[in-house]
Amino acid sequence: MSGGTSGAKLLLVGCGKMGGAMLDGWLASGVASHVAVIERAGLPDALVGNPKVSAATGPGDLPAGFVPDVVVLAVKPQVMDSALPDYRPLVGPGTVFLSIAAGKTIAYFEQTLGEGAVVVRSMPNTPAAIGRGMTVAVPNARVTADQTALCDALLRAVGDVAWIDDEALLDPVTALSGSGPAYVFLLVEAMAKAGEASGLPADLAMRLARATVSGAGELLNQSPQPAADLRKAVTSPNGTTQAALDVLMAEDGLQPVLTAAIAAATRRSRELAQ
Ligand SMILES: NC(=O)C1=CN([C@@H]2O[C@H](COP(=O)(O)OP(=O)(O)OC[C@H]3O[C@@H](n4cnc5c(N)ncnc54)[C@H](O)[C@@H]3O)[C@@H](O)[C@H]2O)C=CC1
Ligand SMILES: O=C(O)[C@@H]1CCC=N1
Repeated sequence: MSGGTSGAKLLLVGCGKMGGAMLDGWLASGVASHVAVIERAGLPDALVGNPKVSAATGPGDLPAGFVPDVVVLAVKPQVMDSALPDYRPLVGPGTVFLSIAAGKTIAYFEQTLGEGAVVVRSMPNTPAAIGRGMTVAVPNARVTADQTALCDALLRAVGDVAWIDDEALLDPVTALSGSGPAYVFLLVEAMAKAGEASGLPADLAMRLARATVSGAGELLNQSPQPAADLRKAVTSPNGTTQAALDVLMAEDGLQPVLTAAIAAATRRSRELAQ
């Protein structure tokens, strides 16, 4: 690694929703000395002129002498097959390939890039855009302690990080925390619709649903109490919350729906690996 955990040289492949959010975090935290970006749609306008960022059309178009400490792979899994072979010339002990792609396994990267590839497979989520992401990461056998520390710093620049050894867990991780923000946004939509069905005007219902979910999320974030205790604190015996929870916590309530949803996403993550 050329620059310690501050001042690393990065190559970002794919600067869309996730890659762009992570890049913003690296620039704000100072973890990167320079980020070369390969993005099919071109460098986002906000980054043009940033002295720490340069655009490249492909791995053969990097600034002279630029050997990245980390190549962050942030293209869609379906794009990876055609894009990844071009990056074989960058494989070496000093360069980590850090993937955020759903379903793409360490074995896949080792097969496509070559056995010598240093690989970290990870799964972040979109709250990374406000520094509140949750990422789970797994290293392959070639990742050194310094490289783990560097990848940890990159991922920590956009939120919390958990390192695991069992790669198989990344499928349910993807289903829970990777896709999870979408479930929460759907909850807001569903609560607003339910409020409307109970007589609220649409705009007030959406305002209340949004404020309630984001406020409850922040309370959960700041409180040391378990989620179940925070739930009980809202619930008066025989009150309104209890009436709703009798529906939501029934045998055919929220739990079986969420269990089925997360099982479906876990299956899909496994399918993407085929
Ligand atoms: N959106 C999400 O919530 C999460 C996404 N991911 C993973 O992140 C990856 C990216 O997803 P998003 O950011 O949502 O997609 P996106 O579509 O917003 O970003 C992908 C970017 O890659 C660019 N691109 C396409 N082909 C390219 C190529 N050959 N070279 C360079 N750039 C190319 C596209 O123009 C696009 O800007 C996916 O693999 C996904 O599984 C992981 C966690 C959460
Ligand atoms: O939907 C997807 O496949 C990606 C992975 C996790 C979140 N979005």
